[in-house]
Amino acid sequence: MDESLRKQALGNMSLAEARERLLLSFRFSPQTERVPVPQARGRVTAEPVYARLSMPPFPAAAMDGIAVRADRTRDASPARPLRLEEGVDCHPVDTGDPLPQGMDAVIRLERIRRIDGRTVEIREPAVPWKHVRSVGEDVAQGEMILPAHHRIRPVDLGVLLAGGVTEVPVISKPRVAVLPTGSELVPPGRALKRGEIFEFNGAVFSAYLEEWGAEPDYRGIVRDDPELLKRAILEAAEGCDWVVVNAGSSVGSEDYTHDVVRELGEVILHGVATSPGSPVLLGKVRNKPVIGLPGYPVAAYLALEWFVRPLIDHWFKVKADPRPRLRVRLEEDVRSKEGREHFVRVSIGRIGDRYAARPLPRGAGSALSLARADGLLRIPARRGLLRAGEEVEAELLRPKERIDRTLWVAGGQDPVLELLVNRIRRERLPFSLSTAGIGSLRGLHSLARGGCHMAAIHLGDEGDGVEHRRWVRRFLPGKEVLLLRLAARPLGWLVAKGNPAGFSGAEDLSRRGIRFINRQEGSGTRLFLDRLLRENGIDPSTVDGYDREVLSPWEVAAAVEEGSADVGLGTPALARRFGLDFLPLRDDPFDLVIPLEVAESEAGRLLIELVRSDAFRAAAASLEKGGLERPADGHGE
Ligand SMILES: Nc1nc2c(c(=O)[nH]1)N[C@H]1C(S)=C(S)[C@@H](COP(=O)(O)OP(=O)(O)OC[C@H]3O[C@@H](n4cnc5c(N)ncnc54)[C@H](O)[C@@H]3O)O[C@H]1N2
Ligand code: MOO
Repeated sequence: MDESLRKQALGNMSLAEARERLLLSFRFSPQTERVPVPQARGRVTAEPVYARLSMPPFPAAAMDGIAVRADRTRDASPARPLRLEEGVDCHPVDTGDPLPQGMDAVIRLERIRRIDGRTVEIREPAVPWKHVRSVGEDVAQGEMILPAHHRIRPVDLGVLLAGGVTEVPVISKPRVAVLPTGSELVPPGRALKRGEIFEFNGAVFSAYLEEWGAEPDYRGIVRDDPELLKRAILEAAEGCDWVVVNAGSSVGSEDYTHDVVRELGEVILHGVATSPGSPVLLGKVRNKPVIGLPGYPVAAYLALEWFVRPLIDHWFKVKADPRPRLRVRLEEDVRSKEGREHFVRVSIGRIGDRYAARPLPRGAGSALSLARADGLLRIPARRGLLRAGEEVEAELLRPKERIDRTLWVAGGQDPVLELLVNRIRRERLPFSLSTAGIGSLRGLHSLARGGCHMAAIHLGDEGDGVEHRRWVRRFLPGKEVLLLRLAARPLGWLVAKGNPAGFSGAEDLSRRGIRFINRQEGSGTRLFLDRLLRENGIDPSTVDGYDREVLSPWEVAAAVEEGSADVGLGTPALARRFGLDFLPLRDDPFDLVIPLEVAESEAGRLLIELVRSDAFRAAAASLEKGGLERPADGHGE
C-alpha cells in the first residue's frame, strides 16, 4: 500500500481500553532512595515508616501550673483549702516540661492561689494523670507513621520528625523526557517570524509532571526531521524512564513520530476514540514508554492527563483522587459525534439553587478556554446530542465554593469588563465575575431563561437608555431590571495604521479589494452592521468577508492588525491596543442589565457601588480613550 495512505488510518480504541493497554505493557521496578524528611514533601513512601522514638519521650506537663502527687491532694476542698510547699509537695511546671520524679498530676495555674514565695493553696484534689501527656501520646515508638505508597504531605513531615525519623525511604521519581517537536516552534520571548509560533506546551507538560510527582526533563525543541527525531527519542529513552513527544503524532506529511517509534521499537497503538485528543501514539523504545501527544494544546493537556498521569500512579502504586463532580444544567445544546468520547470545557455558574453550565469554544487549539473552564463534561461515545436544559455531571476544575461566589455576566464583550474583573479582585470584594462573550442578544436570552446573573449589552442605545430598555422589555417582559452603564464608547471602523486601504465608510465595504471581517449573529456589533448596510442600501452579498465571522472584538482587531482583513468594527480601546486607526461612527453605550433580585443581593450592591465609584469611572473613561489599565498604580491611567 502507498505509504502516505497507510499512515492515514488512525486507530479508534476507547480511552479506557487504550489506557489499560498502556499500563499492561509496562512493569516498573523503581529504585528506593532515602531523602531527608524536610525535603520529602510530595514524595511517595517506598515502605511503611515506623516511629523510632516516642513523642513525647517522657510524661510531660500539658498545662502551665504545678506538678503534684494526686493522692496527697485528696483532702483539698473549698471549705478546707490545702497548702502545698514548692519543692516538697509540688513543683512548678510549664507546658511541655517533663513531669518531675514522683509526681503524677498537674494542677493548672488558674486553680492555684499563691500564698507566698514558697507556698500555694488549692481548693480541690488533683485527678491522677490529669493534664499530663503520657509517653508516646502523640507517636509511640514502633507505631506505623506512614503506610507504604503514601504521598507525603506537609503534615506528615512533622509526625516523622516527632517520631525520630530524619530520613524516609521513597520511590525514585520517574524521569520523563519532554520533547516538543515542530520546525515552526521557537523558544518563547524571541521575535516571531511569519509561520513561527512559541513553544509553550513543554512548560505546561513539565509543570503537570512535577505536580503529579514525576521529574520532567525538558530537552528542547526538535525540528521536523525524522533523523533528528530518531536521535532525540533514542537519547531520551536512554537517559530517562519515559519519553513524551509532543505533536507530529497525527497523519500530516511532517508527522514522523509513528514511523520513528516503529523503527526504534514498537507501536502499542495509534489513535483513540476521543475528541479532542484522538491522535495519540503509545509506544515502546528500549523497553520504555514513549507517548506521542497531539500538538493542539487542549488535546495535548487532556491526553497527558489520560495517559501519563496513570502511568505515574502506576509507577508509585498510588491512586489519584478523582475530581469532584457536580450536576449542572446545560445552557446550550452540545453535539458530539457517535463513536467518540467527547470532552467539553464548560463554565459553570450558580443561579439560584442550581448550576448552569455553558460550553466554551471547542477548538482543541484554545488553551485559554481550558484555562478559563470551571468544569469538564465527559460525554460517552454513544450519547449523541445533549439538549439545552438537560442535567448532566461535570467534573470540576475549580472549587465549587469559588463557583458559588461568582457572578456570571453573559453577552457583549468590551475591555471594560476586564477592568471590572480586575477591580473586583483588587478591592477584595467577596465575589468574582465571570464573563461569557456570547453576544448581546444571546446574553439577554440567557438572562431571560435564568442562565446567568446579568447580561452585558450594547444594542445601539442613544445614551438615554431608551433603546436598551426596549430590548430588555422584549426579552424580559415584566421583569424589573437595573441598567448600569459601564462605558459610553463609540463604535467605528478599525483599519490598519495610516489607513493604507483608504477606507472611508460603509459605501467602501463593497469596493473591490476591501476585505471585511464580521462578528457573529446576535452580537451588538453585527446588529449595528446589518442596520448600517440596510440604511446605506448595501447588499451583504457584495461585502467581501461578510460571511467571515469571529466571536470576539479582539479577534476582529487582531485580524486587521495581522493584515488578513482590511476593516472591521470595533472601539478606540481596541484600536489603541492593537496599534490601529479608528474611524468613529456613533456612540454605542455598553450596559449591564441587572435583575432587581441580583442588584439587591450583597454582591450586586457591592458591584453597583464599585461601578459608580469615581475611581472606576475614571479608569473606564481612560480605557475608552484607548488607555490601558495599569496594574501598578491602583487607579489605571
Ligand atoms: N488530515 C488530518 N489532519 C489532522 C487530523 C487528522 O486526523 N487528519 N487530526 C487533527 C487533530 S484532531 C489534531 S489534535 C492535530 C494534531 O496534530 P499533531 O499532533 O501532528 O500536531 P501538529 O500538527 O504538529 O500541531 C498542531 C498545532 O499545535 C501547535 N503546536 C505543536 N506543538 C506545540 C508546542 N510544543 N507548543 C505550542 N504549540 C504547539 C502547532 O504549531 C499546530 O498549530 O492534527 C489535526 N490535523
Ligand atoms: O483530537 Mo484533536 O485533539 O481533536 O484536536
